[in-house]
Amino acid sequence: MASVPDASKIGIEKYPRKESKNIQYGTAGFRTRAEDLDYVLYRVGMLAVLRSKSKRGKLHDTKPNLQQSHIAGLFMWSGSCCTSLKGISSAGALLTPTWSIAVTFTDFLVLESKASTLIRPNTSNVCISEHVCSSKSPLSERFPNPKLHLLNYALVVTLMISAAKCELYKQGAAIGLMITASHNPEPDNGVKLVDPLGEMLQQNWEEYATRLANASDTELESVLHDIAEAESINWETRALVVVGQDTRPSSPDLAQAAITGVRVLGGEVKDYGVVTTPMLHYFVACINTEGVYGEATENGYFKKMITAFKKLQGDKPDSGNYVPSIMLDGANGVGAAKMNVCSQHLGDSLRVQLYNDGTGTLNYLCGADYVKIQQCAPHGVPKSTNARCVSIDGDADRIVYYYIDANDKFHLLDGDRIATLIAGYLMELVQKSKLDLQLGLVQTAYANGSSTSYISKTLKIPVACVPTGVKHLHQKAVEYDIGVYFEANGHGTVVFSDFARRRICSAAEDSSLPVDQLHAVGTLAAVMDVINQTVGDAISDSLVVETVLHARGWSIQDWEKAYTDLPSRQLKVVVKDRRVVVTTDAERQCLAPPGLQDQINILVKNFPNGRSFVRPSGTEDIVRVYAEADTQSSADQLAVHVASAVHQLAGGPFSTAQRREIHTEWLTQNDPTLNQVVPRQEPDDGYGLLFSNFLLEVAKLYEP
Ligand SMILES: CC(=O)N[C@H]1[C@@H](OP(=O)(O)O)O[C@H](CO)[C@@H](O)[C@@H]1O
Repeated sequence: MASVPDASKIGIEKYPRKESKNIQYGTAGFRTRAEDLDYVLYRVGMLAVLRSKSKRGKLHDTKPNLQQSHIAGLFMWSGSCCTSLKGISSAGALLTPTWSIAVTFTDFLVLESKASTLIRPNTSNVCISEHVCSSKSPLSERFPNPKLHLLNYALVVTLMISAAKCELYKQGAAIGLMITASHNPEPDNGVKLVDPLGEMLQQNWEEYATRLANASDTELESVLHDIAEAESINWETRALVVVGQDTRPSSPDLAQAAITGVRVLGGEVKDYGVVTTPMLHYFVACINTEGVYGEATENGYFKKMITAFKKLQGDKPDSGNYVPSIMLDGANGVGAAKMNVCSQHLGDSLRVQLYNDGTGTLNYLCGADYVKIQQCAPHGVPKSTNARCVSIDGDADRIVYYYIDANDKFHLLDGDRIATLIAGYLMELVQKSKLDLQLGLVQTAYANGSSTSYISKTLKIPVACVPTGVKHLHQKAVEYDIGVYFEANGHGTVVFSDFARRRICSAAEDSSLPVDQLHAVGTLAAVMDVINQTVGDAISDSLVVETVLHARGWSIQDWEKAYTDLPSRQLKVVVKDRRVVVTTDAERQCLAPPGLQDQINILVKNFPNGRSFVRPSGTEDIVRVYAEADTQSSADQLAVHVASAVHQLAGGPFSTAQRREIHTEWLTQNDPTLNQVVPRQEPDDGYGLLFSNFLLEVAKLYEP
């Protein structure tokens, strides 16, 4: 039985709160320096238990796009002293775990009901198909011909169902707990919770997480009680927390803190060890659907997507300009290790040359975030002209492609490109399949303007813009029958509604359809299995991209021809309090501080195709600036001017003396005659790209 006072006592003894500074559960959970996190992990472990207890362990009626499983029959058998019934699934297999009911001579007494199964019994889909064994049982003596006593059997069924339901309500849903700081530097770490179907944590629970993490040691007990009361937690409900961690050196100790937190509140732990973030999301969905979404093992994860991938490749991995070979930058993270396993399964269907395989420093000068923000190739990957290169991030939930042309020019194919490639392909399949399914694409304000016009004007696919953060994209995407969503940084996936899934699967079995149509629905069905619908997944996304390129016979250069990106620049600005920046219209307009949006509007007019917006980051203590324009130089200048406006109007903390110092640094680092931003690696002082990009340019503006 859970004991909140014990939990609080252990917390004070083993995991006392260290940080006086408050932390916030942001777009990707908690993230900060690893040494400040153990008490947070302990508390998040406890929160995961409450979350599990708050969710009933039956999910088929809450997740429309996952298959519904049901009992198709009941199997009755007789032993020497009792007769039992077992559920039979629609596939004809005995259900595991099974509900067993022993029936005694005198009455129908439920002796055992193991309904830890998440399958929802429903009298309308239960039918009795009894089988009485030859050995004599008290029941068969009393009712020699069971068929004559259907009423009695109906009673057994009713008892069994109610017992099962009773048990069912005692089982909470599995909740995921992932320890990672994704693309952050190696000394950082973080944690996020995963909701029952692999989706991001529900909003009000993010607030609980923040409150719990920031409670003083003495407040811990009352905060836990408050959450339990607000969510009407039944302490009898069994909780299951599924734990995963990335390869950071700090992760094992933090995992231990989280596991202690789970156990202290009486939760069960399923520890998957080192896994990618998307794998953990997938496992959670598999467990909560009792395997309907897939098998909750690493092998099951790879088997599902690679079997479908190979089916789509057919027996010819080469196709037109497409060559089944990629160079992969694994960011020295968990994705590298898992991609290694994946490539063994893939064999010749896709040859993967792995770099930044984990022997170097995590995310250092490599990985999807570095490549996207710095707009250059990662270190550690040899230059190979026109080769198709892939960069994933530290926990393998983001992916970008790139290549270097014969003139040594770097070309980036980011999340916008991946989204348009996949959406265009799916749209074509939907049209060929003649299924009446609505497809939509979801982006954020960071999407390149060219991609948005290509989607709406050329592909003619509806496109929506939502605030930054995968949960916003996912929420919008599920409004479509097929929703494709990607952040420009390469985090995204595709979700199929239950309606779409059922239409596709039933059409795929309809042999009366014309060959072309049947081929299109069969392809759609296989593509669904390559996709990890729970969350953006670099490994799964790479296989989807490869599938489309193979189907089209395209090289990476062919893919790039679809449209031309507008040059863009992202900068970070440190201000005293980033919350002074308030935005609206999916973060594209700034409401506060007063005058900032007016300044942006004036600045943007000076640059052809200019667009710029600012927003407070959800993961770092900074304000982000985005700018795009017709040339790289214009985009850089616009970004710097807007960043300068943010610095002035939103409380940039630097004095004239500091700016002078920075200016001197800038002069020593850059050729002042060049009107361009020279990216440098993040220094250790925590200001990150601020120094490498923005402040050096601002210093130039403030020249003494
Ligand atoms: C511009 C940018 O890339 N922002 C990222 C970043 O969020 P911020 O709120 O911008 O710090 O981290 C998020 C979590 O990984 C990701 O969802 C988002 O896209």
